[in-house]
Amino acid sequence: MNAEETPLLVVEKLTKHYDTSVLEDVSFTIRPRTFTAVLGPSGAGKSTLLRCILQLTRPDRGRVWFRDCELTGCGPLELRRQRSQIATIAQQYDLVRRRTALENCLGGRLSELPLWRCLLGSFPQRLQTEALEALARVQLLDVAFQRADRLSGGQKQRVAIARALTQRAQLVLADEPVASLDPQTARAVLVLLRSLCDREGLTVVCNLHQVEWAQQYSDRILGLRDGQLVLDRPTARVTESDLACLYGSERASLSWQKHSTEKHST
Ligand SMILES: Nc1ncnc2c1ncn2[C@@H]1O[C@H](COP(=O)(O)OP(=O)(O)OP(=O)(O)O)[C@@H](O)[C@H]1O
Repeated sequence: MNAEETPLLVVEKLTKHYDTSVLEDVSFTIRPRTFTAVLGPSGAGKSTLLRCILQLTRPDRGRVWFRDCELTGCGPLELRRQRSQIATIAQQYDLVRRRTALENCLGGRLSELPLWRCLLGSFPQRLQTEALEALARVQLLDVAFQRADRLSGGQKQRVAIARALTQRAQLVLADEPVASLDPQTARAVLVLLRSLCDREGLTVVCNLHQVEWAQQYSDRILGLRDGQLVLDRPTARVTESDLACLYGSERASLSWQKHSTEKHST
């Protein structure tokens, strides 16, 4: 088995209950350099899944491995070290609003700096250069010194992607990263994530509500319904009846049909 075939992430029988069952025996593996879309109706457990992978929410049962480390068995220090290789992108722009785009990117490397540098916001020149390069890669060099709260939604999400690059993350967990964006900007963000996956070897797991975009940009689709994994298939092999089963209606499949010839278009 070569390195490409070794899973980057393994999720085994992940289970989480609140008042009711939110995740039930969810198992899958994620290979490097792939873009996986997680689909499912509202409340299906998609966000909980990402939080359980990161151990921000502790699952009741099941195990998660990132590379060769079992995250579910990690203490706080090791978990922090492993999380430094995993970037997150949230729907509601999880940037520090009063910090510049550049400082937000540098935030992705705080874990490797001594406390005094973190407190003073004093970053070594080499890190600043890396962060500026990351901003250039997402075409945001011109706003590097602008505060995050003065950026548009699309720019904020591209800063979050630049932060992932600065962080040198291997895995990006994105929770509906385009839900707050207009369709054109949303596409631009997904195109960017897709291209980073293809060109820079990032691995992306992305919760989405738009099935047609999942088809266009992902290699593989996981479908959650009522906390259960009811679909796990290469995107090209997902059928209308899979989607009707996932959503319990024909609505998603109509949209799927309409976009079936546009895969990966920019
Ligand atoms: N901290 C919590 N305490 C209690 N219930 C919770 C908690 N977090 C999530 N839930 C419940 O778990 C279920 C799944 O929520 P989750 O946010 O994971 O779904 P989702 O698929 O991401 O939904 P959406 O697409 O609307 O964002 C929901 O019924 C939600 O109310």
